[in-house]
Amino acid sequence: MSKSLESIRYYDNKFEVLNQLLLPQTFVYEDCSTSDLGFAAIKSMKVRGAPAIAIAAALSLASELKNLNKKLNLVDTKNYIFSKLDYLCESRPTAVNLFKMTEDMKSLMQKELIHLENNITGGEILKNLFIKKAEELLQNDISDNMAIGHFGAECFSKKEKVKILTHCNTGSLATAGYGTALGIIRTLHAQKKLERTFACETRPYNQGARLTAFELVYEKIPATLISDSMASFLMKEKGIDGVIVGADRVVANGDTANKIGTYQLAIAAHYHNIPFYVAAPTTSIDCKKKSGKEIMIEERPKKELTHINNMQIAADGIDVWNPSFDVTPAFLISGIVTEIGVIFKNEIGEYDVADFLNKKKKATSLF
Ligand SMILES: CSC[C@@H](O)[C@@H](O)C(=O)COP(=O)(O)O
Repeated sequence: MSKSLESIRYYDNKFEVLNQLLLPQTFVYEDCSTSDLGFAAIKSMKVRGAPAIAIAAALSLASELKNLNKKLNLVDTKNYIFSKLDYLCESRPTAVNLFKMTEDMKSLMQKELIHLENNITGGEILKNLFIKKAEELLQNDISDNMAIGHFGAECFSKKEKVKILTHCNTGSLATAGYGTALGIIRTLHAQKKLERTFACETRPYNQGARLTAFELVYEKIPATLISDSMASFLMKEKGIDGVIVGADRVVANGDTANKIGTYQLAIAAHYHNIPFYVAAPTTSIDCKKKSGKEIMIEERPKKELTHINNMQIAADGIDVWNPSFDVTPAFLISGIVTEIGVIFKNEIGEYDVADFLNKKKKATSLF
């Protein structure tokens, strides 16, 4: 298998992101070694995709801490890390991974604070702990994605060859590597079960045409690009076996926020009786929210819709609505593929995501 693309590169004292705004024409890594650079890269979508956003935020702060030329005491270190994390959380609101990473880091720091109270090097220890945990996120995300690939491919075990439709970009570029929905497609291809994948261009930001198409060509995976408006006709004409998408936030009842356009694909899949899977690491699950109604949907600048590559394509003066995500109701979802297994509906036809996670928690010592 060829080495997959890297959206994130982390060295000893340096952190870089691949500027995805310039893809596919230009392949350039840019320095992201401070929380200010991390914030800007996430907000402008140089780095994007729910898992990659959280990892980029954590590693930009880790690099900043590594390069800090002053030693802070314990409380000042904790305050520094907390305020930078809060700041990074202001960058984009919908993907829960960033908020969960922040919460996990804060609770870890808070716990350590008690043990380190009387330690004169406590500040350094706390700082190094944050750096270590941020570095672990990279490795964990790759192994989670490979497990998602395995469980997702199993959903198609009864089929000899499959044609899969996907949306947005959920591959190496949206994660630490391998990808979620695209990871399943990658696994199916490795198992020689993939006949072809179809990728929606994903207007208005074109993650499908610019990024997924780029990854699929790079990996030599048989693939065809379609415009979003072709999806229903494709389902009718081409015998699609499954739709697999990623997630920015899966809530307790299974409702799922993902890239705008996902909801209409789920409706069309339901109409054509095609299984519709969401691939999401548990870092994208938010059981604090009961239903999709509680999810905040990011609205992006008008210009993403009216312009392509700085060239105006819409009439001057037109009003624009540009929500970046939509919410697919759980009843349209056939299964939520995580790194610890696939979540299906219970006996009464509803999702209970929290119950699934609790049972897994009890059955394993994974988390
Ligand atoms: C593994 S990435 C999952 C989702 O984050 C992805 O499907 C998506 O919606 C990305 O949106 P983006 O606006 O490009 O960050």
